[in-house]
Amino acid sequence: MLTVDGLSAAYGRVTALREVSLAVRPGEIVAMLGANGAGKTTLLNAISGVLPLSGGSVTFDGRRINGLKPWQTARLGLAHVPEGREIFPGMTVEANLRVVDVNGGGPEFGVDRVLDLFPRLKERFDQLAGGLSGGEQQMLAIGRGLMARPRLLLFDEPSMGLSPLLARTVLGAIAELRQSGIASLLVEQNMRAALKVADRAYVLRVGRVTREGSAAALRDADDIKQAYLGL
Ligand SMILES: Nc1ncnc2c1ncn2[C@@H]1O[C@H](COP(=O)(O)OP(=O)(O)OP(=O)(O)O)[C@@H](O)[C@H]1O
Repeated sequence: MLTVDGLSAAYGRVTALREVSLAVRPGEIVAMLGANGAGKTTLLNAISGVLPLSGGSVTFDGRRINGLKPWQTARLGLAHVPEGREIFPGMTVEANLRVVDVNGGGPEFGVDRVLDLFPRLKERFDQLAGGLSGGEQQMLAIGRGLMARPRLLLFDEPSMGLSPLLARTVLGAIAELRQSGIASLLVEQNMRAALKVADRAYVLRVGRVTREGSAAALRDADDIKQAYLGL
């Protein structure tokens, strides 16, 4: 459903991504793994239209989407849950969810379903989003993404800054979404956690894809274990 082909992106004269290619098939969770500064955020921004490409193409359901703006890709069913979470701190949890007025054509995701997925948000429903803990804000950001009825979700480091328990809750919720037929591209520094929920994964190193395979194969690969999993 998503095909990225030879994508390059730059900040001025500094190239951040070099000819990155990847695919996400319907209903799949694909992880893009890489250290700090590898280019993961840049990749998601280039796919969702936040950042222009300097080369290559992005195709979503057979349609070329590079050059479209983020609000246009959202309408096509591509929701981006950014690293900074970008919730509205001065609005309640409820208002943050209800303000979303996009239909990406994916499964219907009303407020009730978001609260079923993240019961913690039910307890905070009338509170200002700015007062939520980091984990709760992450849940809210994901909930907002879901309200746009996406068919593909782009997650930027959803486990970042969370306790191991909350990180498991959030990644577990992402795994649950697969059952609704929603595909995910999951950018993570936390390889161990990401490889538990992903079907397939790629490794990004200094702007290039250096490895790809099934999550199970990457988990068992000696080079990955040594370089990234600390085994
Ligand atoms: N606005 C910017 N201007 C210039 N260079 C940038 C900018 N944003 C990112 N970069 C550079 O592009 C490269 C990729 O950054 P990016 O944020 O995509 O990496 P990342 O893998 O998401 O890392 P992190 O985990 O720290 O978010 C880095 O070398 C970074 O310094």
